[in-house]
Amino acid sequence: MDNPVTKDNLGETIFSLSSASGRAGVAVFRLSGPASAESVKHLTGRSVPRPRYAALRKLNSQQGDPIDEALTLWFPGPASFTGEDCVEFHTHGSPAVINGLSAALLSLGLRQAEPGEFTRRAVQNGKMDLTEAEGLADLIDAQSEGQRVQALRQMGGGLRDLYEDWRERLLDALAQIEGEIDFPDEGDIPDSLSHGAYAPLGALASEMSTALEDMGRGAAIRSGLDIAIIGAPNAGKSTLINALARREIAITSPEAGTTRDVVEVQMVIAGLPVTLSDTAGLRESDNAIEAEGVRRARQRAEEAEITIYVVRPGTTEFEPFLVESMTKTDIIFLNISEGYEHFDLVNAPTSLRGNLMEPNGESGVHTRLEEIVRKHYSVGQDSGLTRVRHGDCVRRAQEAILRAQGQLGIAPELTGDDLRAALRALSELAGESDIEAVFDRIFSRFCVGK
Ligand SMILES: Nc1nc2c(ncn2[C@@H]2O[C@H](COP(=O)(O)OP(=O)(O)OP(=O)(O)O)[C@@H](O)[C@H]2O)c(=O)[nH]1
Ligand SMILES: [K+]
Ligand SMILES: [Mg+2]
Repeated sequence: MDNPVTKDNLGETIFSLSSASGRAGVAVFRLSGPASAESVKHLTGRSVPRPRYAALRKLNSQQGDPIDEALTLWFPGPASFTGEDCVEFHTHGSPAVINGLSAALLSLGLRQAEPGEFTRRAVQNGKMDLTEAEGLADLIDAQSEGQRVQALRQMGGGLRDLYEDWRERLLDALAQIEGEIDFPDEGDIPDSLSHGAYAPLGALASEMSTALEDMGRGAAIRSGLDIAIIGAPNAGKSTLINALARREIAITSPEAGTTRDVVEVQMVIAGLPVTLSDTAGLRESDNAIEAEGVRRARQRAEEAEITIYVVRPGTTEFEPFLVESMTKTDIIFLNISEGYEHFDLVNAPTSLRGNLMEPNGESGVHTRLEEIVRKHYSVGQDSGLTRVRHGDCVRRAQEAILRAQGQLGIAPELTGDDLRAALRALSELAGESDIEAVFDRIFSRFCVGK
């Protein structure tokens, strides 16, 4: 970013086209900053309308050339989205009007907003915390129902409620421990004070563990699930992906080793976007290209949230190691051809059966995928942590709490320092510590105008 907003240039008045660019019925411009009301006066020749009421006003350039007629809204700070004085102009959505108004605002000395700058100001002015701003960014990016619901919850303060509760309890523990520091000579009272903090700190640390363990769910909902199809050559992996996607995205043939590159398709399963990947058949190969394909196949399976192991009795040897590395969200699909109706896997978890040569032979796999997504990746069960950043902060808070717990009654000063470190980590989660680098990274991914 050329011109990142810092506390020093918060005073600048910014503007942006907040609706999508291009020809449209209506275009929405937003202004934020101290010169907002002044800009209305310049453009309309009149003072601002009544706060939060729409008024139809003619807009003219400084040279007096008409630009458009626009619904004009005035949101005086601090009761506005950014906390500053804000204005909205709803103009006609033609490129000529958009360019004309942009030029007029620039000539008044306003600056084009950076991506996410309105929201950044809202956070810096205490209108929302950073996790709520992230929820808002996720909502703008949401493509599926699951993502929308999760984003709305985070935007509504779901994660804030969680860490505020943690913070209160940390402050209670800190108060107990500081009692010990303040009254070191009063017999065994201080001792009982700090020991009283032992169990609450343990409970906090374990809640944080649970939230961290659950984080994969929230992150998967946010970014979509990866599902990998793997198995021996000719097991029917490509046939399966084509059936699930209902189109011919991968080449199938009787030749073992047909698929080499990873072939991906995007789908929505039970309301969640997923990326389904077909991979090379697993076998030892002297061919360098095929061997690379096999390496990529294994890597995909390792990274995937769900792995589907396709086994076709009668074709190639079944790799028992696959089953050993199975997780509870993996699926074994037995692709049963004629003559193998009674085949079953020994020492393997229950598997699904089907015949991919028959119509809807893949339907069992589809149903099972829906069940897994609903059971393990539905919104509402997740901890509220959806980003690596959240995990980092909570992990640091938890480590500091465990250190503090270990020193209770031994070194009260150190305990206090660790609890304060835990509080700082939670403040960072909230975005209160205002670390420019973190802000730059998060807000640069916003769209312009938000
Ligand atoms: N008889 C029979 N043929 C099948 C079945 N499933 C797939 N085939 C056929 O077996 C061949 C191999 O299927 P593919 O889907 O290419 O197998 P693959 O696992 O992708 O194979 P590679 O990419 O080579 O690892 C194709 O000719 C399919 O039409 C089945 O259930 N029964
Ligand atoms: K094949
Ligand atoms: Mg294949």
